[in-house]
Amino acid sequence: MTQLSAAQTVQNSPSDGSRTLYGGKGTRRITVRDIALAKERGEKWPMLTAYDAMTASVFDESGIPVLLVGDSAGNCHLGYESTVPVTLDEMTMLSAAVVRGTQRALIVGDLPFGSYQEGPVQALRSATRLVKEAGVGAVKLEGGERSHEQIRLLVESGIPVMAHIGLTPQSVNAMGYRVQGRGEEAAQQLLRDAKSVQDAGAFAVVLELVPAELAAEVTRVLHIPTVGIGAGPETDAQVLVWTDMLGLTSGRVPKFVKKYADLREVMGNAARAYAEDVVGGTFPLEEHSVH
Ligand SMILES: Nc1nc(=O)c2c([nH]1)NC[C@@H]1CN(c3ccc(C(=O)N[C@@H](CCC(=O)O)C(=O)O)cc3)CN21
Ligand SMILES: CC(C)C(=O)C(=O)O
Ligand SMILES: [Mg+2]
Repeated sequence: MTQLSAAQTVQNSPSDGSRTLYGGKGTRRITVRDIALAKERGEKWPMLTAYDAMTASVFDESGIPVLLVGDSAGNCHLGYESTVPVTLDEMTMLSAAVVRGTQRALIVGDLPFGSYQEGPVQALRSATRLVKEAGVGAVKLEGGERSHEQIRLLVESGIPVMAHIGLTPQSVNAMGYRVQGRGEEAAQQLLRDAKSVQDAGAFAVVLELVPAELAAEVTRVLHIPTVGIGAGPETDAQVLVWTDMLGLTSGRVPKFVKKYADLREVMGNAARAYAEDVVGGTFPLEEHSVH
């Protein structure tokens, strides 16, 4: 399928036992250690969301090294207005499906609103469900300094944590969907949040909807990888919501999205063609029939 260049083939077997995240060989699950080593090599990597086994298998076979079972499933997959109503039961069910559909990608399960805000013990109880019942390799939660103790207990307990700062959509009722970190004071707060999650032991941090210059500075200052969404080109990794980048999301998509296909058009055309065949009697034909 994919033709690897000589340089990539060499990169595939670095002497430290790590491997190229994208374009690497083998089906061993990517680990958080592989991700730490990618930053040392200066390798950028892609992340996508996934909410079901079928979609996840397509991205896994395409070599996407990290898949996020995002609570964006709320608005993208389950028909809610936002991520706020999503429950831990729902995230556990969707995460288990994504794990079943994949062999190589590291699966990160999003902790939904209300499943970790009470404190570290609640966070550990919730994260443990995603690890034991769904089989995720890591969890993600929102918040910088305010989530420091939660991250610390999870990491001490052996659960890798991806942090998420900047725009934190679970707080939409308090902050709206606005750019974060604009102005000196807000920029300093974002830097404090970034250092706080790193100190707590997070293996990576999502920077959502922050000015590109600030995201670049955070990326230089931290030793853990930054994963940008609407955060410019200089973060170590990028993440997009899969239904946005493939043109399936109905209605408005954020301006930081690049649309790589128009599946809404493709699927709509196919559904209409099928309907016309049925109504017009041109499906099924003899070749689709049994006798
Ligand atoms: N479909 C989808 N895509 C996402 O990227 C996404 C979700 N859903 N749900 C969870 C969060 C919420 N996110 C959002 C939601 C709205 C904006 C938004 O309206 N942004 C404005 C910019 C606002 C400003 O300039 O302050 C935009 O036009 O992009 C951005 C990110 C990102 N995540
Ligand atoms: C946008 C990403 C980072 C996310 O948290 C989600 O998809 O839920
Ligand atoms: Mg999320």
